Amino acid sequence: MQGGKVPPLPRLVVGNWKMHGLREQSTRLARAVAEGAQSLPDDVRLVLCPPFTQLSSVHGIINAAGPETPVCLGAQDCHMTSSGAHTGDISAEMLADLGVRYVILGHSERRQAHGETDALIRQKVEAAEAAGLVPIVCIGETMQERLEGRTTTVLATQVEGSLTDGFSGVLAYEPVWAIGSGTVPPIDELERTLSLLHGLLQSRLKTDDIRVPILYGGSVTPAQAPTIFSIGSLGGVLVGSASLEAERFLRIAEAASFRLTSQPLSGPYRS
Ligand SMILES: O=C[C@H](O)COP(=O)(O)O
Repeated sequence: MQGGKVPPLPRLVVGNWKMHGLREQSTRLARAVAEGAQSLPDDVRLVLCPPFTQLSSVHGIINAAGPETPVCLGAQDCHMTSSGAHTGDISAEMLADLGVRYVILGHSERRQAHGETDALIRQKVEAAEAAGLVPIVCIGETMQERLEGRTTTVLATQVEGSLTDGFSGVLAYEPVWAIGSGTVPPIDELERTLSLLHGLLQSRLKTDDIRVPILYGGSVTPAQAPTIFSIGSLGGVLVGSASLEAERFLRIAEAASFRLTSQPLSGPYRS
C-alpha cells in the first residue's frame, strides 16, 4: 500500500460450540450462519468450531456457500502426534484432511478437566502447525489468580510455555472467571491486558513485528460486543454460548467490523 494507512487484518469471530449439537441442530445453525454471513462487511471472518462429530456436515455447508464465504471451519482440540495408538484421539492431520483450517488449543476447560499443561499445549501447537492448521491458543487467569494479583505472571508463563518459537497463529485471552459468567472485564482493564499480551508476544517471539491477532473470550454477547470491539487493537472474539444461536452470533460479527468503530486502528493487527 502506497503512503496511506495500512489496512487491518480482518477480525475473527470464532464460535466455539463446545459439546453442543446433534446433527439436525448443527446443520440448521451452520446453514443460518453461512447465509447471514453473506451480508457481513468484508473485514470480518467467521470460524465455526463444532464438536468433532459435526465437522464433516458443517464443512459441507460451508463449501456449499461458495468460495467467497467469510465462514471457515475450526476444531476444538487435536492430539500432539499425527497418528498412532491413541484411542479416542484425533490428529491435526485428520482435521486438515476434513477441511478444518483452525484449531482451538489449551482452552481452560481442557486445561482444567483434562489436566493439559503448557508443555502439552505447545506440542499440540507444533502438530497443528505441521498439519497446516492455524492454532488458536487460549490463555487466561482464574479468579483466584486475579485476586492474588498474579494475572501478569500467569499470562507470561502461559505465553512462554504454550507457544512455539515461530508462532504465527492466534492468541485468545479468556479470563477463566469471565467464561459463562455474564461478566466481562472492565474495558480499560481489557485494553491494558491486550497491551501486556502484545509485549509478552514480542518478548516470546523475539520480534517487534507481531502479527498474532489477540482475541478476547468470555461472556461475549451482542449487547457487549460494540464496547469490546471499541478496542481498536482487538483481533476478534472467541464466543461460546452466544455462538449457538445464529442471530446472536451474527450480531456479534456485525459489531466486529472496523467500519463501525471510531477508534484508531493500532496494535498488531495491521498487515
Ligand atoms: O470458548 C469460548 C469461551 O469459553 C467463552 O464462552 P462463553 O462465551 O459461553 O462465556
